[in-house]
Amino acid sequence: MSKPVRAAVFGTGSWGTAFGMVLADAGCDVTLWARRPELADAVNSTRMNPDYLPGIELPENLRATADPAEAARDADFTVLAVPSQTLRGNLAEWVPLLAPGTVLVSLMKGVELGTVKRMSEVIEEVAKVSADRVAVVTGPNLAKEVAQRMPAAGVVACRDEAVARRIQTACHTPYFRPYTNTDVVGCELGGAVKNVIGLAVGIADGMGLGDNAKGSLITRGLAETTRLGLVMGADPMTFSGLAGLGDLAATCSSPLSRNHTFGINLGRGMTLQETIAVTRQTAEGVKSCESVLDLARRHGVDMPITETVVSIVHEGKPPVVALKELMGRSAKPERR
Ligand SMILES: NC(=O)C1=CN([C@@H]2O[C@H](COP(=O)(O)OP(=O)(O)OC[C@H]3O[C@@H](n4cnc5c(N)ncnc54)[C@H](O)[C@@H]3O)[C@@H](O)[C@H]2O)C=CC1
Ligand SMILES: O=C(CO)COP(=O)(O)O
Repeated sequence: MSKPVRAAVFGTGSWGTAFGMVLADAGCDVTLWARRPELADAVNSTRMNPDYLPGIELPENLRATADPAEAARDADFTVLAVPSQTLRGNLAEWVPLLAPGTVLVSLMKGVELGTVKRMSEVIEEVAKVSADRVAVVTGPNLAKEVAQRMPAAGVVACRDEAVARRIQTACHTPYFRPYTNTDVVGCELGGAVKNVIGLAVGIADGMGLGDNAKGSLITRGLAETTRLGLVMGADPMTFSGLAGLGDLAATCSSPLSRNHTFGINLGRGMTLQETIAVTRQTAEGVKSCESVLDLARRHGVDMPITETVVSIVHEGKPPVVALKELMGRSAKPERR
């Protein structure tokens, strides 16, 4: 019998843990790296992650450690699930520990502030590996639902389709159905920008603007994501797939989405500081709205919803004023 695939998952938060469960259920031998030793101990002794997925029993073939060298050892796949803005610093520490030939898999949905790099680009740069050894897992995958083994589809994107297929096999379970895609740019942009649109929809929901507003924001949000993707070389079809529309639909309709919930709180009148204080987990769109807007401006792309989110979240513009401005933009054809 061949030996089981070894996967290291760096980040024992909601999605790192839930995706670790998927890999374990698919037959991989999984080690989670946790920043805090007490969380690693709790995972190993209680078979639960009390901080992020309380009440959910973890598979036997998944364990945790706070020692990054132990997590990384002999890993066929090294999965990265930390906040996008800390990835560069974290990975720089882990690179010397990585197993030779390991494939690096990003679960993150963000764009780095300042450099405007996608997560796979940060990984290639810091780990000094080619794009053929870096993959992305994305799609409508709310961690709590996946951890409860509720059905979901996802996307494994890699420039090298054979590598994407290896990861697809490693995470295919009766409840998690991964598809492959070679459009890494489109898949990553879909994931990062949907968090920003999720904030916008949340703000609209918090203001009580109704379902027409929601449908309009989702659609026009996807239109601006596609515009950016096109100039960056993405396949426009990716945005009507799981990494685009699929993820946007899940995020914008779910109370489990941190970005959506963050927006709702802002729309109801909470200040940014109050909203941050009640959000215990990573809401990537809060930072990535600025890097996405930066990216759009560098490429000369108009992203009015993203711009509106930045003005509300970071410039203190009252949502009612921002709404009036967004609705008051000059009339345009739907497609140009
Ligand atoms: N939660 C979800 O439903 C999904 C999340 N994602 C993406 O996965 C990525 C990770 O998100 P979650 O696991 O949900 O976040 P989380 O907030 O639940 O967990 C983040 C993890 O990173 C660790 N961390 C925080 N700051 C750190 C630092 N400075 N250095 C090292 N580790 C640090 C935390 O201890 C925790 O283990 C994000 O980019 C998110 O957009 C993608 C799909 C689904
Ligand atoms: O990416 C997600 C679902 O696919 C999770 O969304 P949030 O980060 O908004 O919770």
